[in-house]
Amino acid sequence: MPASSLSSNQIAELVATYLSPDAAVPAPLYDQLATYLELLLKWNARTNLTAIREPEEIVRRHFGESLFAAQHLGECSTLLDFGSGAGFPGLPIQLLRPELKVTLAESQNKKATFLREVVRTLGLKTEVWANRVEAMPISRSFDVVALRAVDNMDAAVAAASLRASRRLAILASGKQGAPSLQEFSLTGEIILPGEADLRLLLIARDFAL
Ligand SMILES: C[S@@+](CC[C@H](N)C(=O)[O-])C[C@H]1O[C@@H](n2cnc3c(N)ncnc32)[C@H](O)[C@@H]1O
Repeated sequence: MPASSLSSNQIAELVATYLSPDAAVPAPLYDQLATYLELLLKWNARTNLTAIREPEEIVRRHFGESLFAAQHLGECSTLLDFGSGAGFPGLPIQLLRPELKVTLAESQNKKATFLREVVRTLGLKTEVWANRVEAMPISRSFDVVALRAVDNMDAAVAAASLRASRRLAILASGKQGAPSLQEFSLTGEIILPGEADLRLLLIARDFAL
């Protein structure tokens, strides 16, 4: 384990505020997150996968916020993480909800390579789409499309809404405000726990559903 990495128990303590007391936590979750963190720290020392470098902060902000989102997706069986970067929120969602069919879309090659490495190491069935979401066959759609910290959120929401058959789950900072929601409507706005500065989880649902 790299000196700066964290144990499964330390990770469990750090993410506890983001998990509801009745959350069904799969037995391997914290060991899997520890392996994921170890890989992320190793890769991040060479390539810039995330600007957050401090392990506790990575666990709180990236893992914690993603796990929090995983509990507010409602009923779904397929999920697209639009602009997954180093795997947020899609990978922690996959670990907390292993029954979901998760696709991580990431257009930057080095980040997609990292995602494939995590998926392979953890033995997951998660799909990595190493291209722009817009390049997916038009027939591909998902129950939920999740977006977090994607630049030009309005354009991303427009592209994401073409792929979402039920809901968009948007993790945005309070400063960003709500993006233009196309044919979706805002159904929930939840302030995330922890010290995260005004970060909100916005859930939008198609009018027709
Ligand atoms: C600022 S990063 C955020 C990554 C991650 N969602 C997070 O919260 O840490 C945005 C990522 O979205 C990717 N991205 C932006 N537009 C995309 C698109 N249309 N299709 C696929 N990936 C996209 C970028 O390459 C970048 O890695």
